[in-house]
Amino acid sequence: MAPPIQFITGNANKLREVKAILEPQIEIQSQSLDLEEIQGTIEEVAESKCRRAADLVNGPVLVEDTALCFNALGGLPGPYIKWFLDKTGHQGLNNLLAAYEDKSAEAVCTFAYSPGPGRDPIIFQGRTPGRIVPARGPSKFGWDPVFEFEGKTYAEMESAEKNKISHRARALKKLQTWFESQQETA
Ligand SMILES: O=c1[nH]c(=O)c2ncn([C@@H]3O[C@H](COP(=O)(O)OP(=O)(O)OP(=O)(O)O)[C@@H](O)[C@H]3O)c2[nH]1
Ligand SMILES: [Mg+2]
Repeated sequence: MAPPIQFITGNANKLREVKAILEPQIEIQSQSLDLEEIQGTIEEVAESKCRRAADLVNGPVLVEDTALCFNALGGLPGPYIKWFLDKTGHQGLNNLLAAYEDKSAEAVCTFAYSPGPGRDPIIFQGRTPGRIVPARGPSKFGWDPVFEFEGKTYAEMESAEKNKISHRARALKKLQTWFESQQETA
């Protein structure tokens, strides 16, 4: 049996999805720490969060950072989506693309795992392509109502359906494969 993983997040929706996808194979324990999020690429943000978390926890940690990248805007808002969503809402995200024909976007989930303080984080990334649309479906989680994948917004999907194709599920598949290979060599 694999040892439990400490997942550091302040976001209950993320935690629920991570548990739904990984358990029972991998047990998830969680802590909420307010980790500074630097400016930089998606990978740099996740890596720096992970190093800080490993120092604070003084042990192995998993962190995650989510980005929503609009292709017409060269990948922005990217890792800054949280602040764009907070300040402009679902309609505002649509308005950002009003001047462009291209409404395509990519949801990007980046997990970073560190075995402990001072150890280099390992990155696992999953990407799901989609489109930004006027909000449809229940507003339970962030920008789920405005991100459409193959005709349905994330918010219109049952959680099991989203958890099969989401950016988070794709990243966790890579993480799971890596953890399994570590167990075999241990
Ligand atoms: O509709 C959504 N479907 C998703 O699947 C999803 N995953 C993340 N988010 C939102 O995108 C921003 C990422 O920012 P973020 O990665 O820094 O997260 P966070 O600050 O909430 O938590 P954490 O950093 O403590 O883990 C935050 O606004 C999250 O609510 C999502 N919204
Ligand atoms: Mg955050």
